Amino acid sequence: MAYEGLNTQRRLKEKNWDGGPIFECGQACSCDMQGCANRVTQQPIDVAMCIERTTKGWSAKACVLIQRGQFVAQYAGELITSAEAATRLAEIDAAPGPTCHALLAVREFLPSRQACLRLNIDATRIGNVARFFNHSCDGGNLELFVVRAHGAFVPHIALFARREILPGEELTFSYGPPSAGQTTPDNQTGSACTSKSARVSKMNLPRMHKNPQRCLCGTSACLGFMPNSPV
Ligand SMILES: C[S@@+](CC[C@H](N)C(=O)[O-])C[C@H]1O[C@@H](n2cnc3c(N)ncnc32)[C@H](O)[C@@H]1O
Repeated sequence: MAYEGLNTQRRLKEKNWDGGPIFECGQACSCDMQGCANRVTQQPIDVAMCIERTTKGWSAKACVLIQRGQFVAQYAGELITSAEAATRLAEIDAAPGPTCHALLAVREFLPSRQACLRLNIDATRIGNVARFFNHSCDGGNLELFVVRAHGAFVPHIALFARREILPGEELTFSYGPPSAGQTTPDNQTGSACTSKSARVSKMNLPRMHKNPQRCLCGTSACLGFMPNSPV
């Protein structure tokens, strides 16, 4: 019998997302990848996108209409420890000139505000099209979810459309609040972390990053600096 997961696309269509994780079928289920409707984020990317040069470096744009609630892409990259993330950011800080990296730190908090998970995914050298999704202070048009596939030891990160996205629109999401910086455990997962009520926070620049980076999202909500830059 397939694992009973949540219907993510319906949740998003109903604007009923709460930062909680998505549960999908996985290797511990008897269903198969092609036939199971509860493996949305494990399917290949099915949205045509193009990559263009902008003031923010490279940016990804939709080439087709994307429906609200539609799965767009996993955030693929190297899964690294927080210590390795700190080392890599220190190297970026030390490098001369403008810096650009794609290290995403995602944290999950229980309703008690206790942190239960931290994932560091570095797409700077190895990744997929999601590494071209830039930050937008207004929340962007994509929403990030932690996905737990039944039987998988490590969750993965998936991005869905928060609203209908027109062809030509840049694909963006919020990298996190500008000053988030709580200390969280490194890959410390426990049974409580699988709670459906856990909440996600994310940031592209973990707190050890020293150089403030100007935000060029250009929205009316722009805060001037990228999330977690120590301004
Ligand atoms: C995940 S990558 C996105 C793709 C990136 N633009 C590139 O050329 O590879 C994150 C990096 O893009 C840049 N970036 C993303 N959003 C930005 C924004 N709103 N303003 C300025 N730079 C941004 C920053 O250099 C950040 O470290």
